[in-house]
Amino acid sequence: MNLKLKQYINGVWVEANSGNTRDIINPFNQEIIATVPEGDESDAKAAIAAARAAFDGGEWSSTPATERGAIVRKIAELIERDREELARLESLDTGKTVEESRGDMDDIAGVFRYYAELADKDGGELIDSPVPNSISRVVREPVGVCGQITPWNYPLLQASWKLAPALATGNTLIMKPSEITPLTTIKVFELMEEALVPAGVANLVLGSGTTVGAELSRNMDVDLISFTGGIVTGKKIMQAASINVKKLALELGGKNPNIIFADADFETAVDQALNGVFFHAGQICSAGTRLIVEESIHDKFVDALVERVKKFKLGSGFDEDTQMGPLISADHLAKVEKYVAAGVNEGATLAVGGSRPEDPELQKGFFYLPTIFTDCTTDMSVVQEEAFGPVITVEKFTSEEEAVKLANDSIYGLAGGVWTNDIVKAERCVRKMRMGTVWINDFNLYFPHAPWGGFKQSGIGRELGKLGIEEYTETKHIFQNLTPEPISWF
Ligand SMILES: NC(=O)c1ccc[n+]([C@@H]2O[C@H](COP(=O)([O-])OP(=O)(O)OC[C@H]3O[C@@H](n4cnc5c(N)ncnc54)[C@H](O)[C@@H]3O)[C@@H](O)[C@H]2O)c1
Ligand SMILES: C[N+](C)(C)CC=O
Repeated sequence: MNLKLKQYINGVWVEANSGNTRDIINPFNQEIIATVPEGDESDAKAAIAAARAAFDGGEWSSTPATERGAIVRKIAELIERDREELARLESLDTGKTVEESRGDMDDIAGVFRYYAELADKDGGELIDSPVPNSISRVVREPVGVCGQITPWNYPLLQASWKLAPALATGNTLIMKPSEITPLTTIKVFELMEEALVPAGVANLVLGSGTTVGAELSRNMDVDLISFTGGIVTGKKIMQAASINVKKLALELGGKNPNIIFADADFETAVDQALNGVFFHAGQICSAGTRLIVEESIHDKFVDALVERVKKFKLGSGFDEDTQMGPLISADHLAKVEKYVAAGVNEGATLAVGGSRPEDPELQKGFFYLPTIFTDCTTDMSVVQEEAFGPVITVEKFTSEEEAVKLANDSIYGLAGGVWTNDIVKAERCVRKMRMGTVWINDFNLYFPHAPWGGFKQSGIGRELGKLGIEEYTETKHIFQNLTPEPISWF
């Protein structure tokens, strides 16, 4: 299989201006699965010009919100129709299990449906004006031309959180998916064309971050940049976006604590602690990689984790019994290896894993064994830095205050969890935890209705929920004097 795919600019499927291409690799066996155009600054500029003209033409932003909502709903229906094809494509591209990709596709269709419903629900607000004989109202209008940049771990899911609200509110956009996982995003642009999104409204440019992404971030004709990815890139984008004071939405990394109290249901906490990290081989922004375990159950808890981890089945995402697929790339595998080596050097104890698997069947893929470090302290880089791989660090605590203090000891503030049967204690903890999402007796759950985003250096703004659509609007106050007359001051 070697799909030949294109970019989508101003309603036309095109090659890159330069004629350059990039091979897309299956991380399970390094086979080429697709060849796509490798766009650069000139392709990005063409797409920005198309999006600018489409926005300034006013046709899309003045289309009744109900009609825009109907188009967004149609996209959801088409995703549901092509669910299996999309799920298989996502698994080929990322290595995640097909079962997981099917779940992603359901979530993605749900996001388009959610924003389709919200499209015509904000009719503005009437203010009780303090000025006699006047009308004061607040309306929300689209921001304009939106640059959207996504990562490789949840390629289409992260794209859907940006595409659906931007379209529903009448913006025009240029999407740049990760250069290593563009396949499902390309496919959804085909579906958006089928759903009759007008030419120029939604544009797709493929290519690297330093060319296409940087152009979107600094271009004066882009009004908003919405980025999901790593903290280092996020800071560069923030700097570039200052050139014309673009609206900015940043969904960055996490180093997420998961606090386990001794009174939690033991088996459930073990099971969910594993799920909270090793799903998609730990390549999840909200993975609960920092386990913070009450001292009285620490040893028993670690033993239970290790026993289960040793039985994990690594393999192809297309095999039904596979629990964990490969990492995304050779570069990323090297990064995880470096991170684990740093943990060993800093004095953490390797309880399990810590290397590539020896299974001959896995040698062509970018596999890494599920890994658990114990004897960890917050000053270690393994506890502070995002590995974005299948690695858990375990810290101990003896009091509730200490647990919360450890949990908050991070530059990140994306997500965190608390496991206990004492609901009052749980409430006390989560109110003190400095994170955008906190779970009590759960982990890694998200749905379209609730906002998602980070405190501290995990980001700016929110996706999903009502806040996720507000990101794509400007607020305008309209004041009308019903009995104008001279003021006679001058
Ligand atoms: N907060 C969230 O919801 C969330 C969700 C998914 C992933 N993430 C984070 O994403 C990261 C992993 O993804 P990644 O490795 O693809 O991140 P990354 O920052 O390397 O790349 C993300 C995107 O940015 C582009 N990019 C790179 N350099 C750029 C530049 N100078 N200007 C503009 N764009 C540029 C890339 O091409 C890619 O499309 C992790 O840190 C993870 O936590 C966060
Ligand atoms: C936001 N989420 C959890 C879907 C993917 C994070 O990497």
